[in-house]
Amino acid sequence: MEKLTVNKLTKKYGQKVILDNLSFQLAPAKIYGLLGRNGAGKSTLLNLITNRVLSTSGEIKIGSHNINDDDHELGKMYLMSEVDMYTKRTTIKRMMELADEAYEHFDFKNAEQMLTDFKLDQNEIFTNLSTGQRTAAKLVVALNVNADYILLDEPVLGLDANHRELFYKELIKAFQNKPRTFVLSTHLIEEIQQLVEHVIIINDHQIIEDADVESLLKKAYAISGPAKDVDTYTDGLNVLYTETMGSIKTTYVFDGLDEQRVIPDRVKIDHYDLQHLFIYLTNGDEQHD
Ligand SMILES: Nc1ncnc2c1ncn2[C@@H]1O[C@H](COP(=O)(O)OP(=O)(O)OP(=O)(O)O)[C@@H](O)[C@H]1O
Repeated sequence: MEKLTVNKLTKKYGQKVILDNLSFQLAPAKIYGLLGRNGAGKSTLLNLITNRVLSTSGEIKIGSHNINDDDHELGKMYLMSEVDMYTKRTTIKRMMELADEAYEHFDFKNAEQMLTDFKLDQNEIFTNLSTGQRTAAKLVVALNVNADYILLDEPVLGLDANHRELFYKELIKAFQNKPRTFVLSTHLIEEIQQLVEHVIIINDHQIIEDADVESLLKKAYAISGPAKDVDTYTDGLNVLYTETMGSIKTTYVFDGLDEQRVIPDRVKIDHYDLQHLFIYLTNGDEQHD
């Protein structure tokens, strides 16, 4: 497997800039989270990577090969998207056969087990399924298709809590059995925090974070205590958000804390999670006191 490189990628619809000069890489055998608020351009990006939508400028390569109209390179990627492209006669069985015809070596055995677990019958017609069942059927295809890069756009859309758990377990199993790169574009950040190794966050048409989750969370500190002490301690640090309850202030910092910084007695330091980091990074001025 080779790296996928996105270089200076821009997408405009008419005069409207959707994605502005994005550059990043996807490494082999890694699970990524692609995060962004509604309308940030996540689906557009996944469609661009898989050549379903044409870019305005920039390039996408796997190794040294440009993916543009190169069926061999495009065959290394699979996109499970929100858009359903199946006809009114397509059964789940046929969906799996189509994936096998396009990518070869589809894992029918594991797919059948997953169908049983999701309580789906492979003779059912895809368009007759409920929203959650459609997602489950698409996941059965996506997790058993033979591709190096598996891009999952809204992979838990409509899934109930039990089936989301099942999907997360199946994803880990699929990854362990055959390490490949998965990209999950989802709003359920809390649920994927443990699952994804690296996140790419899009905001205001650009990438604002492209980093391992561990390294991001290392800088996510909630510092609370008497307002004056908290302000003294956090002076000069990158503050994302503050809240005050009575005399207690909590300041959410996204920064390294150097050891020279003396912690006042009544100040408490905790970490906060990826979902909150995402909210504070992408909220603009909406939540600031
Ligand atoms: N074919 C199109 N023509 C014009 N604008 C489009 C088209 N497709 C998408 N857009 C616009 O591009 C922007 C990004 O849409 P996109 O679906 O990529 O966002 P998203 O991050 O996936 O959002 P969500 O989380 O709500 O699914 C939106 O403003 C959308 O209106």
